[in-house]
Amino acid sequence: MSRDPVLIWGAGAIGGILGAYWARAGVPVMMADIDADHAVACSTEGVLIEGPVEGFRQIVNCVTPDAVEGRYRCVVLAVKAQATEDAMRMLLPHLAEDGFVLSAQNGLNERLIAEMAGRERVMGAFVNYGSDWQAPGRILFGNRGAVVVGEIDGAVRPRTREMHRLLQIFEPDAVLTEEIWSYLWGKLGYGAMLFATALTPDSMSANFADPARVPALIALGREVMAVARAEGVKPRGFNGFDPSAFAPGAPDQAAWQSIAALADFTSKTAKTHSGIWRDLAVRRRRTEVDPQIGVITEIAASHAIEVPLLSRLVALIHDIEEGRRPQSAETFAELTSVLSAEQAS
Ligand SMILES: NC(=O)C1=CN([C@@H]2O[C@H](COP(=O)(O)OP(=O)(O)OC[C@H]3O[C@@H](n4cnc5c(N)ncnc54)[C@H](OP(=O)(O)O)[C@@H]3O)[C@@H](O)[C@H]2O)C=CC1
Ligand SMILES: CC(C)(CO)C(=O)C(=O)O
Repeated sequence: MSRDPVLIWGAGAIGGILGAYWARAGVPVMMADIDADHAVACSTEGVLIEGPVEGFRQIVNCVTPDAVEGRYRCVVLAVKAQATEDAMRMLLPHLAEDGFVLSAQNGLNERLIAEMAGRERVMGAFVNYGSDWQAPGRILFGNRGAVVVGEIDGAVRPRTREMHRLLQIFEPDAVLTEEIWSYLWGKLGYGAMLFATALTPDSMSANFADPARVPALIALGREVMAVARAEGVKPRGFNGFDPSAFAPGAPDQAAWQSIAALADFTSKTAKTHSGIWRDLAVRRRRTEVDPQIGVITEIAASHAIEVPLLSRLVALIHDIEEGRRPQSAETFAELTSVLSAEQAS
């Protein structure tokens, strides 16, 4: 195991948990976060991990980005997707020439990181554990979930194995893959559904369990899988999400079964609502909808694929962000009405 220090950029729900587990295991960790109160709390009182998975407090060095010193070989990026560009600009001076940035994010951020740092200086990861930043120094660990790491070119290098071993400290079942894009696109399919659940005040599980909402959730899964296929990617499944159930020609029954499995998976977490819901209802800030879902609509357009539900979903999330609509069953029904209009035509 390499004992090179790890720099975690973004010490919130995802980064803060990794930092706490690694620091507790004796891995040298430095974290950088723009929330100065959070940085002070992590370094002094420690990060408090709460919830059903495990509870502990761990001091982890954390500073604001302007106070980061030196260069690191291993940087884990864990900011929301829309902060990726800013964060990359801040962290690049601290990335060693032979170093890499591992994206522990939702979306296709690896593409932007590769543009900014060089293709050989990015590593992909897919994370599906559930956590919420609650207050400076306090993070809820709601549930375990899939953790996967892999190079964007599919190769397995010594550094890939090193990161896999590091991730196993946190998640013993962490997977090393040659197909990281397959997992990232799988998460985009599930992610589109999670955005739809955030149109309402209800929990993820209640949304997945509502038969009136299932057809729209299935249609979103199908749209994303069609775009992935056009990109030449065969998405991989995880934690109840079965991409083959949303593939062209797959029977409705398979899709309903996968949605039922997602209702079950999301019913067993202390993180009842998605990060998207939390951004809208609790943090009152913009979501990752443009870099995560908007980007799929752009890729779809480049293949001349129509994605009416994804496009409407982006617009509805913007409506909520800008105060034009509430999170409500009626807002979700707007999404379903696109499907009804399609079926009528
Ligand atoms: N939370 C979860 O359960 C899961 C999240 N993900 C994904 O992981 C990624 C990270 O999400 P999550 O951890 O939930 O987000 P959080 O908002 O909890 O954490 C991100 C942290 O980064 C800080 N930050 C923002 N901009 C910068 C910057 N330029 N430099 C340094 N720090 C910065 C944020 O501060 P501030 O809040 O003040 O902006 C925040 O403290 C997202 O892509 C998300 O979709 C994936 C699976 C599960
Ligand atoms: C729901 C979760 C944790 C995936 O399981 C997620 O990715 C989110 O909150 O956006």
